[in-house]
Amino acid sequence: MTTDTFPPLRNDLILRAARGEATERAPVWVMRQAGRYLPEFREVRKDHEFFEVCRTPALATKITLQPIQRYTGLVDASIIFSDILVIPQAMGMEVLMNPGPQFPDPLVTPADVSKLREVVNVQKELGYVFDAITQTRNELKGEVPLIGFCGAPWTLFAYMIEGGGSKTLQKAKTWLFKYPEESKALLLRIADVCVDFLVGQVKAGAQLLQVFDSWAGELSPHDFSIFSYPTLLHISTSVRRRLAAENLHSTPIILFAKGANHALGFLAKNAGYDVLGLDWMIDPAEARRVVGDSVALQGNMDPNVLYGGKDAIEAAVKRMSEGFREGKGGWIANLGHGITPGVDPEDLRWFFECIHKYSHQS
Ligand SMILES: Cc1c2[nH]c(c1CCC(=O)O)Cc1[nH]c(c(CCC(=O)O)c1C)Cc1[nH]c(c(CCC(=O)O)c1C)Cc1[nH]c(c(C)c1CCC(=O)O)C2
Repeated sequence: MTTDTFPPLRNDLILRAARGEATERAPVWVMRQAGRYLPEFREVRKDHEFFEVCRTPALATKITLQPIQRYTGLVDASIIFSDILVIPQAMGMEVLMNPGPQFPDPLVTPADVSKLREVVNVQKELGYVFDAITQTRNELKGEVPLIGFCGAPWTLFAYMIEGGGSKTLQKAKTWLFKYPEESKALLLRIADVCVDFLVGQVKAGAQLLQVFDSWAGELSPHDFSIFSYPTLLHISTSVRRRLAAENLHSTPIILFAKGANHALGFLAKNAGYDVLGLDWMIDPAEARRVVGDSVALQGNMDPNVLYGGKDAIEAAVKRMSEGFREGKGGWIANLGHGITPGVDPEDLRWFFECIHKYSHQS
């Protein structure tokens, strides 16, 4: 084990829950917790483009810390401010954000893969994320752990081919079904970059990792097992092997495969992740029954409950807490997807307070 030089950690609740311990209360954070619902975030964004913020460690650090400062003592993890689309950029693609992601030159046919960098030097291309992580770890002063992340290969592949968001993923699916071998090869190429990127984030100071497969639910169970699952397994095994080989702490890894609840039992047994993130389409107690006590669970309140007012939030948190506490195993409280821009920050505060109140282990 390496001993690092960062300030000592004062709140390890999320690390214990991720390792499967039933904690005295559930640790809580929310996806996109540093985002547009915060006036202090919008203030920084007035003067800086989205990817400029990602590429400037001082700005990324400042924004990562915003929810930690606003909700001191209520939130149990920070997540580095960045985006899943920095990997396509590192592979040589141009990505704009206006206001959603847009690729001026997406991959149209497999011949376009030759436009990607053959060898991706992650340190060179994404060293700014590593610098932001190191700076954030220092400025957190051990208050809460710092989460690093990447997009899953299938979700990134879909963006690289669609050229942005899409309702049907028709272009990405054309690739899967017309060029399955070329698709698998590209998916594995992306996965290798993910591995380097995640290992680099741990070296830089990330204490937990999350892989976002936001579009997993667009695939049938069969296609998920053919096109996404092998890359997710490749990432978990390779990251763990590399961390062990380099004598680094074995960091818990969270997989958020949105919409792939059909695969929960299989993923719990086989995918090699410590925590499975859940969207809100599955009942907490049912999810716990399906996975047994082999993994911790994270989630899963519908983010739109935050628009329902304090009573609705309290009732949903109480119900969710009872569900997750039915079985054994760790639980990290979160939303079932990212918080959206219209939420009143005081309603998020209330969500955190309700988690503190209702998630106690009896
Ligand atoms: C699919 C995806 C993306 N990015 C991400 C995903 C996976 C999670 C998910 O499914 O939501 C992940 C992401 N994006 C961002 C983070 C930072 C950490 C966090 O607070 O969670 C993380 C973890 C910042 C961001 N990434 C983005 C913003 C808002 C952009 C802005 O400031 O104008 C933030 C705070 C932009 C972004 N980035 C992306 C989209 C589709 C958009 C635009 C639409 C939207 O805002 O939801 C791609």
